[in-house]
Amino acid sequence: MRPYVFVNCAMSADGKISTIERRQVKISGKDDFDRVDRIKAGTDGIMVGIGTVLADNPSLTVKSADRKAERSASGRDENPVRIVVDSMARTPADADILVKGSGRRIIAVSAAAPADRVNTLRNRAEVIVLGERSVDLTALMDALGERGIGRLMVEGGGTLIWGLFAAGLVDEFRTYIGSVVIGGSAAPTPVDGEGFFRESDFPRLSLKGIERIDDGVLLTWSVEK
Ligand SMILES: NC(=O)c1ccc[n+]([C@@H]2O[C@H](COP(=O)([O-])OP(=O)(O)OC[C@H]3O[C@@H](n4cnc5c(N)ncnc54)[C@H](O)[C@@H]3O)[C@@H](O)[C@H]2O)c1
Ligand SMILES: Nc1nc(=O)c(N)c(NC[C@H](O)[C@H](O)[C@H](O)COP(=O)(O)O)[nH]1
Repeated sequence: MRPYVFVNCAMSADGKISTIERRQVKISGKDDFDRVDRIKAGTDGIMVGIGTVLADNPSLTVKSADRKAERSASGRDENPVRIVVDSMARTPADADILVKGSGRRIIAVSAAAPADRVNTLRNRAEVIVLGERSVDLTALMDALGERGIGRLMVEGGGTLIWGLFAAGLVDEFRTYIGSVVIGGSAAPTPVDGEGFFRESDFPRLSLKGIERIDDGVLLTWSVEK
């Protein structure tokens, strides 16, 4: 069975998730980062695209000692399984996601990924090859389900989130809107990629929650199937 997939991302008041140079910016405040840590601690897996690894070098670890202890006490790893979608196996061998914290890592690559880079990554993570030139996200979800991942959090970026929406794989979409303006017509947004052309293809959402956090607002949408 495929995991329940929820996307969580933070955008500026003008709908950007980073600067035009793809430089990471703090959009969330302290309470929102704590919320992110709480939901991360409650998931089986957490996924990002290679663009996010190269831009932000996230570790995707659970930060709170209490939450890590709680996970360990229930027989789980301190961190959810960390997953990178990386068609050409560009994840650096010293990326924080590979070297920081304990727990499993999965790197999903395509058949076009150079063998030497794939072999290097195999020393640090489970590498799954799916798709010809880009990763087949539907097959990846099936593979994650087979590995026992029931709840999957996706942190971005916009290209990966687009791919997931385009494949009809998103169940829930959570956007935190922070009190900052970033601007730039080419700055990344929560959903980038090619975009949908026909209105009939737009994923339809249903608003499930509105919450004020820090000086911004969290919107929780479910995706109608
Ligand atoms: N504010 C936030 O919440 C937040 C969260 C994460 C990332 N970001 C920002 O997002 C930016 C990075 O986003 P991005 O769009 O460049 O990269 P991304 O993280 O979305 O990764 C995209 C990559 O995923 C891989 N991929 C493989 N198969 C795919 C498929 N079928 N569909 C889609 N992608 C596939 C490709 O190699 C592609 O280049 C950075 O600037 C980062 O700071 C912001
Ligand atoms: N929720 C959220 N608010 C933000 O303001 C912001 N810039 C991100 N960005 C996501 C980023 O790509 C990383 O996922 C996190 O920063 C976690 O990374 P760490 O585990 O702390 O290394 N996410």
